[in-house]
Amino acid sequence: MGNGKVKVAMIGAGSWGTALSLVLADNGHTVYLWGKNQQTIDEINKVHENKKYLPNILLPDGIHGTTSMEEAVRDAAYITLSVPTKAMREVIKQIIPFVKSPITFVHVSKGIEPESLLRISEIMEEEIPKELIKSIVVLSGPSHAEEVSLRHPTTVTVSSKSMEEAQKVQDLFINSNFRVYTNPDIIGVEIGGALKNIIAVCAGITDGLGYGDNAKAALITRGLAEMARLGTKMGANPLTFAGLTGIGDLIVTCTSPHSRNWRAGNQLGKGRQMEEVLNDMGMAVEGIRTTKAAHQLSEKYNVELPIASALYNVLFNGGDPKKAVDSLMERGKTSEMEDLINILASQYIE
Ligand SMILES: NC(=O)C1=CN([C@@H]2O[C@H](COP(=O)(O)OP(=O)(O)OC[C@H]3O[C@@H](n4cnc5c(N)ncnc54)[C@H](O)[C@@H]3O)[C@@H](O)[C@H]2O)C=CC1
Ligand SMILES: O=C(CO)COP(=O)(O)O
Repeated sequence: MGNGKVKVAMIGAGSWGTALSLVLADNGHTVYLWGKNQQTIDEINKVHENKKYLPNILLPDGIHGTTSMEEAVRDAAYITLSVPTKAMREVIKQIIPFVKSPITFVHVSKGIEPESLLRISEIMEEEIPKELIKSIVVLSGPSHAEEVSLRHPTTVTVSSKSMEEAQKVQDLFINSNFRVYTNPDIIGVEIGGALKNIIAVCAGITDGLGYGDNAKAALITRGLAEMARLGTKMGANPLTFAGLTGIGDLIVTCTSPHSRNWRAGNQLGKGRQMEEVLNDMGMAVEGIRTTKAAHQLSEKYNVELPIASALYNVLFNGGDPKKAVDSLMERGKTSEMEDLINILASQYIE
């Protein structure tokens, strides 16, 4: 291919995999976009559109849809995973037979697995044989696929245990519409991206209840404290939560009707049942499973997560959304400054 242009396998032809393929193709790379749905792949190849997941966006010629994992992965310089967290293990198992030498795997998904309580890069380390991993890089940040595909200004962050590989992935994706930063704190980057979805569901609920801006600002601010409280216990740098993958992604997800997490919450706040809402959505709503994981993590690390706990009660114990908000407002008094100082200090205690 030459000129630094490479073949990239994008595994997952949903909205995010398709939008990121567009970014890579704009940068001159050749993208093999793998999906399991033949109709979606045919549409990508014949009319250059992903009608189900990213309608009305003309996809560049550099994107080739395929349902063949072998074709996608063969001779690729990078393998990027863009499937929901719950599909990660199953999809990696389909990739491995076609990987012949060590390669850098990138993931762009946002979740924590319930029960194992693993971050996505940890799931990848479990599922991919060590000898096939050159490195694992995560790309995360405030980036709705709908706006990325319109080439609107967007900023994201890449992180990895190998900053050299993170910088190569930065170079792969960066362009004048899509600015990519690096951050060495992979724990914080992955945890921020996963936990913000919980708060976004809650923001949708308060909007659905008609509570407006004060409630949303409260959720964003105290949600961030909650994310950082748990994240630092899990080994994250508290400063990461002040960056794109923390407050940045929290803002974009809590305030935008593009967000599937916000939209799902909004319907719950309007009184609809979860099953029905998720069926209608037909797209990944990562915050639901991540709420279960957060509930388990709060017990494991003995960390108080009032907002996530209130949502857990609504989602999994049939709790009433309005009563959940009341219960948060009626909690015992606490000091904001003490909480923030404890978060900053927690990485130095233990
Ligand atoms: N949509 C967005 O704007 C952004 C999404 N993300 C993250 O990217 C990840 C993927 O999300 P989206 O693309 O938005 O989801 P989506 O719901 O639009 O698409 C999911 C894709 O994964 C495929 N898939 C699901 N289960 C599968 C399985 N078992 N085997 C093979 N393929 C399977 C679906 O067929 C679909 O193509 C999520 O973790 C999400 O949080 C991150 C940033 C932005
Ligand atoms: O992560 C996202 C934006 O950064 C997309 O959020 P949703 O999954 O809620 O649509």
